[in-house]
Amino acid sequence: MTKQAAQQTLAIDRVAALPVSEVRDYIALLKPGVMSLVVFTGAVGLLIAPGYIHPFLALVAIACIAVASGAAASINMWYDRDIDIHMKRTQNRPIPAGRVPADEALSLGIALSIVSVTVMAVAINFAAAALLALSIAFYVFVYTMWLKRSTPQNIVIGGAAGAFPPMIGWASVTGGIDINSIALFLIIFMWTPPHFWALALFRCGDYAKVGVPMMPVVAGEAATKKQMLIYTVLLVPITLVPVATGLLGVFYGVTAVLTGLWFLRHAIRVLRNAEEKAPQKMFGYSILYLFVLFGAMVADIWIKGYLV
Ligand code: HEM
Ligand SMILES: CC(C)=CCC/C(C)=C/CC/C(C)=C/COP(=O)(O)OP(=O)(O)O
Repeated sequence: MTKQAAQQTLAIDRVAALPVSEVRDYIALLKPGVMSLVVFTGAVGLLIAPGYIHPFLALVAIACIAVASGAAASINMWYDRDIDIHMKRTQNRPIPAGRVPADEALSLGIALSIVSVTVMAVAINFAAAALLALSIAFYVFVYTMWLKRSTPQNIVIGGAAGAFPPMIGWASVTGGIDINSIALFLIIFMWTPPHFWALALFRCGDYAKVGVPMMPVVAGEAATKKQMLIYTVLLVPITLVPVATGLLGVFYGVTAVLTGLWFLRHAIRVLRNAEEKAPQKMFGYSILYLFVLFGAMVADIWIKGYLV
């Protein structure tokens, strides 16, 4: 960090103590948009896992995933306040905009982390609590504090944090891990690079400005687009693993192939520079894709249950 940037960071810490923070600022710290998909994939892991969990405990487990995701996001916002203030997309966040004091975001993140992991351990089981703690630690320490500012592979490795929620939901029911929950993990793991690099392609300038070595900044646009295509090609067969294991059936299989081919089409259009807004469109589709894919998993199980 330059001396000027460091002074600006100190200034945020001081100025932030002045204005009255509103509830919506604290909600923004939890990155509710990202949380919605994290909760959705976690809930799907819980719903399709074999076994029984009392509906109240299911809600408790899902709430713990939501709170942990928000906790990790709040600590991420605290740590990244020095760079967020310089990026257009992030400069209006509660800390850089001076609406929430930085140390409050840190305290909130730590408190929510402890609460979510403890409740998961006491009310659900040890495996789910351990995976929850691991995903918080991965996002905060491995991704945010270590890899994000040091390697263009940051989101490939660090992205594992966001891939844990369905495994956590699954473990809440079964108390363990198996090939199907690993498949759910791998789906999100392979999805993350095309999801994020699509955004990084049109936000490249922002990251370059603050010295974050995102792939398009370091390797260039063409190399990033090739890698996005590779991950998308790998993703489609992985989405079919739950069909191969017999967990899911035809409805999910057909949905996975069709939505996967459409994702591939986006990746090819991005690679070929088919239109200026191709990366924006691929980023938007990536989110819809994951919602539909995981939604189809639950629908498949319901359809099977109805037919039997
Ligand atoms: C290291 C991995 C990831 C990175 C670096 C990343 C990065 C981002 C960024 C920068 C945005 C734009 C947010 C904004 O406009 O301020 C975004 C949006 C989004 N991401 Fe990701 N993401 C990752 C993984 C995930 C995962 C695992 C999920 C959920 C399963 C997810 C769900 C979403 C959703 C739903 C949005 C749109 C909502 C929003 O903009 O707030 N992301 N992501
Ligand atoms: C259960 C649990 C703890 C889940 C949380 C894991 C999770 C949602 C990880 C996703 C990672 C993510 C949204 C990174 C955003 O990148 P960034 O922080 O670099 O983005 P920014 O530039 O917008 O700050």
